[in-house]
Amino acid sequence: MHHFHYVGKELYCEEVPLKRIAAEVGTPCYVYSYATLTRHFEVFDGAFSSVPHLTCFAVKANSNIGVLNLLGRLGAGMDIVSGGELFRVRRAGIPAKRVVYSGVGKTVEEIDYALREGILMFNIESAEELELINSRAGALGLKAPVAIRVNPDVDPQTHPYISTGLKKNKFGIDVDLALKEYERASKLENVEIVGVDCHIGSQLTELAPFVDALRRLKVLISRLEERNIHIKYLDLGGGLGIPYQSETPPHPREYAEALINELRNTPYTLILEPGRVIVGNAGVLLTRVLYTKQTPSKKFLIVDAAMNDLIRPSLYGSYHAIRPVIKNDEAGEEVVDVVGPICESGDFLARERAIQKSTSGDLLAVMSAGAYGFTMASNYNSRPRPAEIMVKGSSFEVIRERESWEDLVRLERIPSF
Ligand SMILES: Cc1ncc(COP(=O)(O)O)c(C=O)c1O
Ligand SMILES: N[C@@H](CCCC[NH3+])C(=O)O
Repeated sequence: MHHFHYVGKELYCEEVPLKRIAAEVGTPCYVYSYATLTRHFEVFDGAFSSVPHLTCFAVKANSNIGVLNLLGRLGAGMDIVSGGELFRVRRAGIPAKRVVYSGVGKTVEEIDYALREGILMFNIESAEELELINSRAGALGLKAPVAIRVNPDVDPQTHPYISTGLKKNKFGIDVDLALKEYERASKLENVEIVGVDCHIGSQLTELAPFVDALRRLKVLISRLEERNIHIKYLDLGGGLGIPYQSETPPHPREYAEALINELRNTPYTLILEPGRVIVGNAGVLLTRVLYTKQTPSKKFLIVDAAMNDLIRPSLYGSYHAIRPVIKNDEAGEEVVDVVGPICESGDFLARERAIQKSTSGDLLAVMSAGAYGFTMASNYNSRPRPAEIMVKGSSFEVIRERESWEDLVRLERIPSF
């Protein structure tokens, strides 16, 4: 996080004062640090350097093609969940051979696109999907490289909305039923079994669930081997958490060590699908205070960013630190709700938060907003989505323009009747 730092009283991203970005680009906007993105990727990927592996960035966390292009140049593969994400990945210049494709609802159109592009592996999430991929590959005269996404039924001990590897979740195929599906797949003409996959949840702060899941996968893999089904790729998904407030997630090195320890003397190429840990703390949402409002019960800071720009606080009750862009030691702190202009009581970025006393016009940085920030943004209340900026050293560039009002209606038509 040290690429977002105070120089004197001013908050900078690398060598650029956030105030300058706000003045030139306006607010709200997302600001990403090139140096942090690079460091996070290199630390994570480097932690696995002792084993054959491919780090496939989870595109859903931040899908700006500028970000994808940077990670791709650092050697990243990509974990996608839609045709749209594949399109972005290809537009960012990343070879399809570095792409793994997860998701419970792949359509024919998406499957065909991924087959034609020649992705590395489909992570299959149901028996029907396996059938469909086999028949589409046959129709196109291709062979589909597949893994089955196994649901290992481990509790990731994270927010219930973002746990994915429990029996009750919609994801993957039950670990006990997976064997049968692999046997079925092994008899299909147009698929080639290349891997085993799982992903158990997001923002995990303990290693134990990862290790438990891996152990269950190992049992499955040895049963497969008994049946003469051999895999090349072992995809362990993403999910490593980051510090937003006081969390103490394992360091990527500890995470890698725990996994590699379990895999001693195995021949598999490890695939990892980290999202948040690469981009989360590489970005902030820059916003300006529009009004302050004292009510009989509390004080509100009404800012120009809202739940449509960053939905995590509203959706999960997530904590994002909020820092003043200009520190004022004399101002003191006060407890406020930081809210946006949207017509929902659930539209808040922070509640009952002690922050530096602010007045209208002040700039605030909502920290740790690089993951699941812009990608989950919407146009609710007909708010144009914010700009995205990448900073490198003393320069910065807009990597996504702010939407205009014209953009809001571009695809709409008034019907002839
Ligand atoms: C299949 C899959 N892979 C990878 C990820 C990335 O997760 P995270 O951002 O927590 O690393 C997700 C989202 O949780 C996912 O659903
Ligand atoms: N969007 C969620 C994480 C879900 C991950 C999707 N696989 C978040 O902001 O924390």
